[in-house]
Amino acid sequence: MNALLAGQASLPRALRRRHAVVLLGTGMVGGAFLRLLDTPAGAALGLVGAANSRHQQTDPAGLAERSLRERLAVAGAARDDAALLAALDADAAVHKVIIDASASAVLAARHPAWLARGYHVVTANKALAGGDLQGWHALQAACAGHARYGDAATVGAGLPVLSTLRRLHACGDALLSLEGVLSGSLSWLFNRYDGTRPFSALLREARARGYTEPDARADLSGEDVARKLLILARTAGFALTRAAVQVENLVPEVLRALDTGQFAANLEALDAPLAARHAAATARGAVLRHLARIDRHGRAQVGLVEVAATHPAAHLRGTDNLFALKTTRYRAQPLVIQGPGAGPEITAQALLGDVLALV
Ligand SMILES: NC(=O)C1=CN([C@@H]2O[C@H](COP(=O)(O)OP(=O)(O)OC[C@H]3O[C@@H](n4cnc5c(N)ncnc54)[C@H](OP(=O)(O)O)[C@@H]3O)[C@@H](O)[C@H]2O)C=CC1
Ligand SMILES: N[C@@H](CC=O)C(=O)O
Repeated sequence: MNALLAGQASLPRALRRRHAVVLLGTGMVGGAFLRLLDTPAGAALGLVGAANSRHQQTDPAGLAERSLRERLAVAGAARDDAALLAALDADAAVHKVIIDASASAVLAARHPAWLARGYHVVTANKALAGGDLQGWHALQAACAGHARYGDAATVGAGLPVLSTLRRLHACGDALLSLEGVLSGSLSWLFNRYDGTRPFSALLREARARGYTEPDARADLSGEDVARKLLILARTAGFALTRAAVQVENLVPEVLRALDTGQFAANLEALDAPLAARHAAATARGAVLRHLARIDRHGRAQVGLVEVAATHPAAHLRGTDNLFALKTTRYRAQPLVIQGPGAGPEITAQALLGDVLALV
């Protein structure tokens, strides 16, 4: 192996493999990313390490196994970032990339240090950019160096919304308001929920499809949407904090303190309150949609809203997200971005796209 690596290092830059990759998280999104590596688009990437929360693998033969994800679930070396970074260091690829497909705030807090050491970071994990402002500023400082931060998967699961906001911001086109549906799982749930099937049954299906967060309370509490709204607002130049966002929590008190397993076993506690909200909306000729809003003063809200059948959010399908941006130059008519906003495959594709965009 060392001879092989040394051989590659001695090749001219143009002939060297371009991307060496470490994957953190082999769940719904990480698993889909591993499958993408077996496609022609993923073939340019060399996986040199992979980890879940307990185990990791850096041995090339093990990494090549199709059952890598299943094997890591039961076996592997103990988790140790240093060994994963060493595997990246040992590779002669042009770009050394850490992909964070976890929801771990502990891992997210390490992104600035990894960037400062020259590793590119590509992430589906919103915990840093959507966390406290101090973390956001640390990230911006680390991004001023050579290493790049790929965050397309963090909002809209890869829809071109952050890239659009960045272009507008760079052109001096200020955000006046943003309104939309920022959660793929809540979009799917409320697009489907017509009172005939219990909400809890739909929620179980949404988790099985890979739309929800690892703990679906992160979606239902509005916190995952709040993180996305913070990322959008900060990208548009607002120094917004979580405390400034009004967030409606749809998780009944009785479910809030349970551990993840107990929560999953007691989802039926969601049914009666949401059935009542649905019946009240229907009686008024409206539908329920989960909306997020921010105005030019940075006033921000997230929650479940009754909208008329004519509202654009009433026409969404599947996991559609909707972003209606009003800016100084898109003022009369908003700039609208719409499309599927959750799911392992599209999210993994957003990660791959960010890796391949490294030049
Ligand atoms: N699902 C979607 O549609 C989208 C998801 N995302 C984001 O993608 C991320 C992953 O979501 P999803 O795949 O659904 O979640 P899963 O729960 O299915 O997977 C999370 C993975 O992260 C691993 N993990 C946790 N902590 C660590 C750690 N310290 N080191 C290495 N791995 C760790 C878990 O390990 P273990 O298996 O041991 O628990 C698991 O393999 C989340 O941040 C989510 O917000 C973003 C856009 C869309
Ligand atoms: N749980 C999230 C997944 C993507 O970030 C959502 O429902 O939108």
